[in-house]
Amino acid sequence: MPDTFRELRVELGDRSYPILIGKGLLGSFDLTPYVSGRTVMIVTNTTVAPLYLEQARNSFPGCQVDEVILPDGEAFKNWETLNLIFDALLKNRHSRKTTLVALGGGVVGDMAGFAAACYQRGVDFIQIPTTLLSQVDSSVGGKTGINHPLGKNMVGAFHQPRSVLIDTDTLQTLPQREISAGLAEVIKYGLIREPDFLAWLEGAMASLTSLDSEALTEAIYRSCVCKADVVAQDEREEGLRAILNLGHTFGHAIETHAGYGNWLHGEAVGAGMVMAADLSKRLGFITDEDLRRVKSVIVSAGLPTGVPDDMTSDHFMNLMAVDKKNVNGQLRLILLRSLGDAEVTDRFSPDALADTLSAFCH
Ligand SMILES: NC(=O)c1ccc[n+]([C@@H]2O[C@H](COP(=O)([O-])OP(=O)(O)OC[C@H]3O[C@@H](n4cnc5c(N)ncnc54)[C@H](O)[C@@H]3O)[C@@H](O)[C@H]2O)c1
Ligand SMILES: O=C(O)C(=O)C[C@@H](O)[C@H](O)[C@H](O)COP(=O)(O)O
Ligand SMILES: [Zn+2]
Repeated sequence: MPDTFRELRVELGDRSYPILIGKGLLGSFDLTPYVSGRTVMIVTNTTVAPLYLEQARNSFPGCQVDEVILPDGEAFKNWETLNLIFDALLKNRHSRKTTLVALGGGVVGDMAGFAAACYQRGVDFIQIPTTLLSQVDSSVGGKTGINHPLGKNMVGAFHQPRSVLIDTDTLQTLPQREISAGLAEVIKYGLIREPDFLAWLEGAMASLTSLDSEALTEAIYRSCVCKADVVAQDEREEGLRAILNLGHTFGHAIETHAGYGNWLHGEAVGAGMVMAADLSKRLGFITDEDLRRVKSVIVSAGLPTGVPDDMTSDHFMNLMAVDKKNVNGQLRLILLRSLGDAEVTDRFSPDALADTLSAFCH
């Protein structure tokens, strides 16, 4: 067992769980204390399996370890792929005491978690996130699910993992574009709640994009602390948790419009956060200088600040009409009150929103 790793907890009463962060944990950290029976089903994909599956198996000594290897990509986050997990569980006669293990990025994590929430009405699962985005965000908090062609993450469940194991070494094989995508969610924490972290990120961005291990570990740790605290206060998004959706109302519209291809989730969220900041400025919440800072940190992370060429204001309005935060048909958005302070609100003028959309759409 490696002796240097950082640990924090998501405090949810009897469903509390640890997040373990460090180098070289995969395969050497014994995860059997988080396995209720003796069977494990590792859910991974065609890209991650050749890189990390054998190592992951070593984290479950003494267990029967089966695997299911899914096709790779956001476009496969759907019913058909989810069914492959149930097929594998039944073919291998996994019972209610089995533990699913998500080994991969957020797509694998969301699907494995949803399968765990549903299989035989609910079994345990463990998150082993291998992308920056999944290490700082999707592996923590228990949102699981799949996409629908008409809306992102529209079918799912809240189901918390038993533990989260983050091996920061896995980031060394991640393409640069995926590092940038992960940084969008990291920046999000700075913008919604952590002004000091935002300032730190502005200074550390070059180290982060060049995969400096110390800087990445710090960013992952601080992101997980922020997410764990928000989730502990509002597990089911009845209030506060919605701030984790900064940029997502616009971003999800972009992803759905793009057919869950071309645009990565983090890229869409990056552009969406600039749009949310633009609207916040039009409403007089933040200053021109604040908006400049938001754009600048997004650009420095290698993320887009514009929207797809073929997207119109009507596309946005139609896609945002099914957003899960809406109440009685009223759009609710996460806006910035200042850099480091966000709120969910339906109190914005439709004209200001229309102005933001026209400023971004062609
Ligand atoms: N549940 C939540 O709270 C939550 C939060 C944020 C995002 N999400 C969801 O997460 C998804 C995005 O996750 P993502 O950005 O991890 O994308 P992803 O899961 O598609 O992974 C990105 C790519 O990296 C590959 N990959 C994974 N690990 C690798 C490694 N170590 N080395 C090389 N390649 C590797 C994957 O196979 C994939 O091709 C979206 O579906 C989004 O909706 C969920
Ligand atoms: O954990 C949350 O809560 C989030 O909103 C985190 C987001 O980064 C993530 O993309 C999440 O999947 C969005 O959830 P949704 O409910 O808006 O689909
Ligand atoms: Zn997100």
